[in-house]
Amino acid sequence: MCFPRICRRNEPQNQPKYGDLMRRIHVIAAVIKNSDGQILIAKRPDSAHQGGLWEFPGGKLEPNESRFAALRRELQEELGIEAIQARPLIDIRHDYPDKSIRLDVWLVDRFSGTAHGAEGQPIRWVQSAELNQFEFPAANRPIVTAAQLPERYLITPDCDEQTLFRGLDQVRGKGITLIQLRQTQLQPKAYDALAQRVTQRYGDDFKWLLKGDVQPRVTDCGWHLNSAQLRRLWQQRAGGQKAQKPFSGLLAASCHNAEELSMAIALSVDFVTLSPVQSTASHPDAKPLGWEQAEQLITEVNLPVYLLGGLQPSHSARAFDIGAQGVAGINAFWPSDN
Ligand SMILES: Nc1nc2c([nH]c(=O)n2[C@@H]2O[C@H](COP(=O)(O)OP(=O)(O)OP(=O)(O)O)[C@@H](O)[C@H]2O)c(=O)[nH]1
Ligand SMILES: [Mg+2]
Repeated sequence: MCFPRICRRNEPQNQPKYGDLMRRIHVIAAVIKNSDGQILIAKRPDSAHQGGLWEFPGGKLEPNESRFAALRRELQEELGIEAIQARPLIDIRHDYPDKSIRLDVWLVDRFSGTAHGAEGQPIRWVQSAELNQFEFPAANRPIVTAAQLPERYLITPDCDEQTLFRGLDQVRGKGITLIQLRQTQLQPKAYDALAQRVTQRYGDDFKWLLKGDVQPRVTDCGWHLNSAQLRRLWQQRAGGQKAQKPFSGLLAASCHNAEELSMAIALSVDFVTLSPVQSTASHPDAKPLGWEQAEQLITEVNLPVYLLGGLQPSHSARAFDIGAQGVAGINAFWPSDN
């Protein structure tokens, strides 16, 4: 049997972080993945809080209960399964008008038993892309995104096209599914033409995010904003405080501090990179955040966060422990012999 790592966050964890008047209720919830990659969702009873909506199974932590013990108990009670392997996926804080919750969501990828609605609730196994067709409580938007995103985000190094294709051929089918096409040496026209060729060749293998001053002209690609573009769009947004997403596809932003993270939230981006966590050869003058500050910043945002800067795949476990979606990088994932 595999036990999860102990998380570094200090217990007890029901302490409100934002000075709430209402006590923040600590809820453990599970994104359960089966061997076909499907995810389990359940319908909340009509009479419950947020009744009639779909949810990720789980419930409130009991006094003095560890997070993993609570996860196991809830999955046993609600679905009749035993969680065998789990790790933190995303940790969010949400204020409903009538209650404040901390939704501490874990990814369960090994379990025993056959899940059934042990409390009479309807359950369904769905593909991650289908999650958007179901209605969840308002707090769940970042959870759905986190469930759909992988734990690694590859950023391509500047290189010629032949080298790029050779590297992509090598990482294909090896756990990389999300890629930012970064080619800083190319002018916009040449970059767009390359993006067309790359997506034609690898469209089904990877989800692409493109860089640029304007939203991608290549269909089905996401848009990754650098911090200057993030600021510009934030300044241009109409309607003051109201969140307005400036692009309907997958939208990401590069953030380096609390201010940029708050702009990303205001623009309703889907995920962010936070950098540099450690010193990195690609940005030698940037002062690293360090792990503690990265953790503090992640705790304040309800978004999937990829940590970036001087990291390796082996940093994933530490990234999960501080609430990150995973690790992003150029050198971390690009084949070294390419
Ligand atoms: N389990 C779960 N709760 C969620 C989700 N999203 C969300 O806002 N919540 C809220 O988190 C709280 C969790 O409550 P729960 O009703 O599952 O708690 P529980 O299993 O311990 O049941 P209980 O109400 O009988 O004590 C509710 O206020 C619920 O509205 C979700 O995806 N899963
Ligand atoms: Mg429950």
